[in-house]
Amino acid sequence: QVCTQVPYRCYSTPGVGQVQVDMNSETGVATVRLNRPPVNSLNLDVLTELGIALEKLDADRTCRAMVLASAVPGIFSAGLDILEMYQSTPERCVAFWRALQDAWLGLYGSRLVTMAAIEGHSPAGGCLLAMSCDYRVMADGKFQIGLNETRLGIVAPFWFEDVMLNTIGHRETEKALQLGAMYSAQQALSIGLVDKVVPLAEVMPTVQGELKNWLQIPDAARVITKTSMRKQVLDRLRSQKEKDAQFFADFIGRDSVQRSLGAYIASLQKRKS
Ligand SMILES: CCCCCCCC/C=C/C=C/CC(=O)SCCNC(=O)CCNC(=O)[C@H](O)C(C)(C)COP(=O)(O)OP(=O)(O)OC[C@H]1O[C@@H](n2cnc3c(N)ncnc32)[C@H](O)[C@@H]1OP(=O)(O)O
Repeated sequence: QVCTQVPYRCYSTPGVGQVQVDMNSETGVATVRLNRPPVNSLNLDVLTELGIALEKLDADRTCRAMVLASAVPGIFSAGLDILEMYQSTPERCVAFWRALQDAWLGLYGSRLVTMAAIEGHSPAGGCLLAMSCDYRVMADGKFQIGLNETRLGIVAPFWFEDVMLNTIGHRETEKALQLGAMYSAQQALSIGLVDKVVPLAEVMPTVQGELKNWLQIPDAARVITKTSMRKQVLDRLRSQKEKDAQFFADFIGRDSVQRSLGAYIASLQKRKS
């Protein structure tokens, strides 16, 4: 049970918020759990909530680290909500994309130590969130992670690509993005997409153990180093946010892209029958 006793502080109402934040003020570690069953797909509301939660944690001087996780068993996040991109309006698409940009800028640019506890599938936008953390621990077994956009007939935006480049290097990114590759945890470990693979029950304890190492480093020195490593990629988006949002809305509105998304949604539904 979360948030029931001191020193925990909740930023969201348990069982209500789609982004649940439990702040342990004794350790300075916040746990942020995505909570949008069935698959934590990221719609406008969730992305807005996530962006606000990240902003609040960054401003909270008692907070030194954040664990990004899921409240939904078997899923980290299924990525962007495809229904936000299918038969939507240009205005909604722009608002949706701005919320994604802001949440990502908050996460990738966070001063906190950020760790992803990947206890389930993590395609596309889910993989972006995980890659944007400082460290990733993934559950072994049937779960998959990767940027699969091309399989939907869409293209990973330049900043998704930049984050992947910074994580696994040019050659692996080129293959991963063209093929829309999805990796098992062991495959992801072998290319450096995740840092550690452990049995499901050990993901959280492993994250907590790793956090101890990171929190031994003085914050100021670590933050200056992190900022220096990530600034170029962050600035590339910051300098063209509106152009990027407009480009997304135009691209997603194309007939050919809408046909591909429609076919992909149908294939997801067909898998179940
Ligand atoms: C030239 C440069 C141009 C650049 C311009 C920009 C281009 C645009 C960029 C867009 C970038 C997008 C990034 C994304 O994140 S796209 C989303 C990609 N996500 C996926 O492909 C995941 C699809 N889902 C799955 O593979 C599975 O659902 C899985 C996550 C493995 C979980 O499987 P399972 O547990 O078996 O659950 P179900 O498949 O039964 O799903 C349950 C219901 O949820 C619906 N669902 C699943 N994923 C999504 C999603 N991402 N969005 C919305 N809805 C989703 C699924 O259809 C089921 O619905 P229902 O119960 O009604 O049938």
